[in-house]
Amino acid sequence: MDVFPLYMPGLMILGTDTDVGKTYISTAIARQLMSEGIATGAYKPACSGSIQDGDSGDYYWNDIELLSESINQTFPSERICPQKFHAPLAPPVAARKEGRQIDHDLLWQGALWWQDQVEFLIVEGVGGVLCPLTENTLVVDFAAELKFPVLVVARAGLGTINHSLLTVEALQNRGLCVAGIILNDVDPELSDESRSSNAEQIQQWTTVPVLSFVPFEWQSNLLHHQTQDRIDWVQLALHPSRFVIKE
Ligand SMILES: Nc1ncnc2c1ncn2[C@@H]1O[C@H](COP(=O)(O)OP(=O)(O)OP(=O)(O)O)[C@@H](O)[C@H]1O
Ligand SMILES: C[C@H](N)[C@H](N)CCCCCC(=O)O
Ligand SMILES: [Mg+2]
Repeated sequence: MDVFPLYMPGLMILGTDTDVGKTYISTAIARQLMSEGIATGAYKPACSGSIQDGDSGDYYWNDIELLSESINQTFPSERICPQKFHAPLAPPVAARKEGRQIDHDLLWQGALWWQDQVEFLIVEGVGGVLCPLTENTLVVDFAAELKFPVLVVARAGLGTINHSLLTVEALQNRGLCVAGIILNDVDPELSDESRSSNAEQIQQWTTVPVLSFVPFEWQSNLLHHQTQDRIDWVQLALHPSRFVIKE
């Protein structure tokens, strides 16, 4: 299948790991864009790990619910994520447990559908950047097909310098444009004194900007780490190089 990048602006939200806050950050960005009057779509190529509702017995996927809410539930959940699986495992492994396989073409077609629907598309990855997405491709391979600038979400705290730099290197090695790193204070239990120097330390080793430090339970627009200004996501997606830290 020929693959062409979408002709619309967007950001790919990737993580240094699972549970680092990709959905939390994706939904914060989507809410900001919607409040700025920008018709925004949200897409997750595949989602694994369902939750069963105690009353109805129905299954739901938290990421899909949250992404949908963030864009005011304007689109059917199948458009937000066309491929979902029950087991909390990497998608191809979860699919196999159900006797299914990830449909590689549908990953791309699901993204393509958004093109005429919205002005800006947020795409959330799955797990970390080297998480398997199909039987023979990784999340980073899908990101390389999509060619959206990437935002890396990293857990604030000890270990994040290494995780952030590894992730940036893996993305850049595949020719991807990394627009920024978001440090997310995902869990106060993990709080340690490194958090106050994480941004500065990461910045010593990469020209990719640490765009924001997101405090625990932060509910508002993400603020620029240094200026405390609100971040212009459309400008970042269109001109990521303007945000790069000059050496
Ligand atoms: N800044 C924050 N403050 C408080 N809770 C947070 C914050 N960021 C994330 N969380 C919580 O941490 C958990 C993991 O976040 P989230 O689901 O966004 O991770 P993820 O990277 O999208 O995971 P997955 O790989 O499953 O998609 C969620 O319960 C979320 O509500
Ligand atoms: C279930 C979880 N929340 C995600 N949806 C899937 C994360 C898969 C990670 C696989 C891995 O890198 O080991
Ligand atoms: Mg998520």
